[in-house]
Amino acid sequence: MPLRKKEYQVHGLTGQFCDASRERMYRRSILEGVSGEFSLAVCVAACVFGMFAIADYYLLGLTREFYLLIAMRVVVVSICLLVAFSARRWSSAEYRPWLHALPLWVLATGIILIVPLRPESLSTQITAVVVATMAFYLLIPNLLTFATAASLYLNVGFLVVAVLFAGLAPVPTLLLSLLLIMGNVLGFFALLRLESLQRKQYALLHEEREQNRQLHQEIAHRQSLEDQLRMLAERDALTNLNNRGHFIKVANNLLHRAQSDNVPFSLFMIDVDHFKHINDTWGHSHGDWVLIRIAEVCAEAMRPSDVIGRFGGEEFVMALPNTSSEDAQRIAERLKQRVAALSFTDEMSELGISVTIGVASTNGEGGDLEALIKRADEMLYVGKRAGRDRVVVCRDGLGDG
Ligand SMILES: Nc1nc2c(ncn2[C@@H]2O[C@H](COP(=O)(O)OP(=O)(O)OP(=O)(O)O)[C@@H](O)[C@H]2O)c(=O)[nH]1
Repeated sequence: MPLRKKEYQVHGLTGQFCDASRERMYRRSILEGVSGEFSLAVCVAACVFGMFAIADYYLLGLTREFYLLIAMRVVVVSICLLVAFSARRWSSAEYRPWLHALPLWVLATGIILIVPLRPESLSTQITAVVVATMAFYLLIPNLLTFATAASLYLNVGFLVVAVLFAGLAPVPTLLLSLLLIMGNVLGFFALLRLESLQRKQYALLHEEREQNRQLHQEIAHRQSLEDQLRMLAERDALTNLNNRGHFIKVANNLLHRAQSDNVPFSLFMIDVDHFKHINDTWGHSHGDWVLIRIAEVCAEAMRPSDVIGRFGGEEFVMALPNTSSEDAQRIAERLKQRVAALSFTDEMSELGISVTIGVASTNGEGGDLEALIKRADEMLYVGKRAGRDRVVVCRDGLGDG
């Protein structure tokens, strides 16, 4: 997958992100994983360097040069081990490239110092320098620039002391230089490739995460839009109760469950009395306000298992699962009283509100919601004709028509 953003571009010669802040982020992200590898690699390099004390003994015996070499090896190994163990405790905020590169400089100095003390074993040391150069680039994790600087220091330093102390002739010096250049070129390009690949992989992962985050945001946005749409489709805008369609859907499910559980189910049709008069006297907006207050009273009066909706105009409908005809009558009476007790402020203070409630119940027998609504509606109109402000309960079952 090609990387789109400029901030992910990797420099062709350093193998680092061109964007400095991106590079810092990358290094912080890898430091924890790399510090373990770094410590192990430095320990291994220090042990290998220390191990050559055996060669010193066999080549020099217990001479002054041997003791000097031993002292130098102890110093180099100690510094390396110290850096290796403290690297484990560095947090991501403490990344110091110079400190990471320190073991390379110390080891390089150690290798260079062997030449004046053991000049006769130069050929072995040449092999050691080539191996150390590769190890600087590839074994001990470091930035390419720091690994290159330390390797050049090792190679140039070694050449100089080899000429000065081991009397290396011009032609072998040239050949050795070519060999060391080859080692450096190989190490440089191998590490450059590795650094670039690692950063490209990091960038891909980062981009993927960013896209995932955007996707999640988009999903959340769509979900909230869907919720809003559902709300609009299910709710009555004025009272925020269920609208007629949604009420019928939910009440139907409740009725079917009541029928399968063989428990009673009741339904109220609630109509505000003389509502036209309220509109005509105080205006439509005050009429709206009255409807909202009545809706609140109904919603407060119902149990969690009940469902309420606005059926249209000044008419409300309420479904009460697990409620017998007798209980429904008591609940309806209480609801009627609570509506009557509603008080309004200022100009509407003398307004007396009443509702008429038609109640129909089923005792778990068959019949559908439509029939129950029809029966409750009939009871409502019986109540209206009888003078309003009352509860009228249908006493016969659904099947009786
Ligand atoms: N303010 C307001 N009025 C509405 C709304 N929906 C319907 N109405 C009014 O409610 C009134 C209902 O009048 P009617 O059907 O004659 O009933 P009523 O005056 O309550 O008389 P009864 O029901 O017989 O007691 C009409 O004037 C409608 O315009 C609404 O959302 N807001």
